[in-house]
Amino acid sequence: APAHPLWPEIERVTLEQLQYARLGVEGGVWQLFAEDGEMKMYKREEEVDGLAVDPLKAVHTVKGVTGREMTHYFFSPDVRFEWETTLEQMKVLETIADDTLIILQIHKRVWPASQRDALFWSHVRRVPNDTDRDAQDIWIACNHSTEHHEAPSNEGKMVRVALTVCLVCQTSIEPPADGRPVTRDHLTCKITYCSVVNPGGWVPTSALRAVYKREYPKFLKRFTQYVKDRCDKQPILF
Ligand SMILES: CC(C)(C)c1cc(CCc2ccccn2)cc(-c2ccc(S(=O)(=O)CCO)cc2)c1
Repeated sequence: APAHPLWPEIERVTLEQLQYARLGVEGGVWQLFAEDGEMKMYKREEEVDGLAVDPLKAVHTVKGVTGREMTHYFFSPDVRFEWETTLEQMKVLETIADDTLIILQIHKRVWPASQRDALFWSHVRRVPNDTDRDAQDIWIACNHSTEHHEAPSNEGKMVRVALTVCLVCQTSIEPPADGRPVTRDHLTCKITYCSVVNPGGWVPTSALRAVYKREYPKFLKRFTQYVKDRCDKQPILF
């Protein structure tokens, strides 16, 4: 593993997020707040210092792509502006490895909140499937807030959100009966997207919850459709 001071934290948080995502939405603590076809979005209403920091968990099933492809496009900074509509600026501050970056994102201002930025490490990895031998490996992309000397402290201009986000994908292949080659029609990708975002400065709780309700379903639908379109007619990346 690369010798970088953040590496132990990256390893720990990524594996913790994998377990958290795999817990599913049992236990009755998760409230279903949005549904669209295969996509189901759940939240828990929690406040930290009077700020709504509602953990979010979304599950979705997408045909025709693999978990490697889904997490690759989520991780890749080069394509982020193509699906992340709330972005104004983005800078890769450090490339720790080809699967690990430190990114500064400045988001568009969303009324009535003040403008926000996010500084986080971003990591993507394949996790061998230790339970089910003939299943595909699991892929996880994880974003977690961090510090960095190159990130401006904003001197009160901008509010910094604190986030932990993961996208966990499990691919399954329905092999064609007659031994013909596997095509995208035989692929199904089961996605779990988890996010906990502390909005930083104060935002009216009702306004923030309205933003969650509006933005998150839009984001996941747009992102997964983007990946399907990108992968269509391309060779499959397992
Ligand atoms: C709404 C709230 C949850 C507080 C929120 C506010 C803002 C700051 C900008 C913003 C957006 C929308 C509304 C208000 N402010 C950003 C984010 C956010 C950032 C990053 C990611 S990601 O999954 O890492 C994909 C890469 O961008 C997801 C969500 C969330």
